[in-house]
Amino acid sequence: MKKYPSASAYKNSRQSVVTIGTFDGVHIGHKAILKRLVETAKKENLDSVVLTFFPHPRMVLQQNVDIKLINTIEERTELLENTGLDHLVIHPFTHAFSRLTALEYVRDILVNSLKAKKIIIGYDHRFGRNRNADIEDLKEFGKTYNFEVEEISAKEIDDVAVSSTKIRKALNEGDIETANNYLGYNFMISGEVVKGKAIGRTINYPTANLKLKEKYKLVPKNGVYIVQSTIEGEKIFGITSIGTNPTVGGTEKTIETHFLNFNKDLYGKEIAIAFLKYIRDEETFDSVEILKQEIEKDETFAKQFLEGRG
Ligand SMILES: Cc1cc2nc3c(=O)[nH]c(=O)nc-3n(C[C@H](O)[C@H](O)[C@H](O)COP(=O)(O)O)c2cc1C
Ligand SMILES: Nc1ncnc2c1ncn2[C@@H]1O[C@H](COP(=O)(O)OP(=O)(O)O)[C@@H](O)[C@H]1O
Repeated sequence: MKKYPSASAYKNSRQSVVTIGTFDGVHIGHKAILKRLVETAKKENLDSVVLTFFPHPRMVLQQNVDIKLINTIEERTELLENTGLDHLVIHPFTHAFSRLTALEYVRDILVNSLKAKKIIIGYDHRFGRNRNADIEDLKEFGKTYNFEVEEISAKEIDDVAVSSTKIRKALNEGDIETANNYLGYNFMISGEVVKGKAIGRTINYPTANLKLKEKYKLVPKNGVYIVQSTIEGEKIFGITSIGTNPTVGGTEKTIETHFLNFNKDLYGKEIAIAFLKYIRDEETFDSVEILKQEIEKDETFAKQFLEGRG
């Protein structure tokens, strides 16, 4: 697993305003907080710092937990860096780190390493060993260590009505439109194109089979979707099937995309597909011939949808 430098490696010359969180998805609710962070930093002549953790705390603390995340750490990094912040600190979440007391964490990480002058944080944020300190404790520490705490209230969070949990639920139900609206961008997955059973080309629907890099990446519910990709700088569209391919006796889950009006070798290439729309559930058809007819219908549907978008 990729290693990131710890917070102590960051030596800010200036004092900072810090916000802390997992930020899975970097959705429109997160963006509102990040905008506030960046604006506060400018106004108060501070550096803006986001402190996030990797791996996800639940992956470390609960063994064998089957957690799926909206973003890989690479995606999360890119999304966060695009918000205009000064420093992104991806602190390694280890057992040792989880055992720091609230005082040690505040003193060593927030104050000494990140030079926090202000901390912008949700009303329900908890921290320190066993998560036993809360925002009131943080305000008390602020008196000792001379930083201010700016609380994001329950009402402010409720008004946005977006959460990573809601987005994961929408993706698990195939509700791409809701997920994309909450994210503020199109949900995507990426990976290397690998060999499949080579049946696709025999029915005139070759499909690029994606191998995910991270087992923690959330994959939308099994079914057929309209997707968009960029290959060698060119924007192309496709129809993606997620599932076990029961019609051809498959048992393993695959993610395969037939790109429209495209005919190139993709084996070994890294590609990303962004999900635009759900078409239908995966089905077991009586023959490969019927499967082919159904895929033709999916293709027609996708083309009409894409034309309709202009
Ligand atoms: C748009 C699309 C829809 C598909 N829908 C189904 C389906 O409903 N049921 C199914 O068993 N397989 C479905 N497939 C998967 C095909 O079974 C699979 O692409 C074919 O077996 C080729 O596999 P290969 O890449 O291993 O050669 C679909 C594939 C595409 C591209
Ligand atoms: N329009 C296209 N969409 C997807 N893959 C294509 C397309 N045209 C050519 N290919 C190539 O064909 C391969 C898929 O062919 P297929 O017969 O389904 O084999 P496999 O079972 O190995 O995926 C892709 O990995 C890619 O290299």
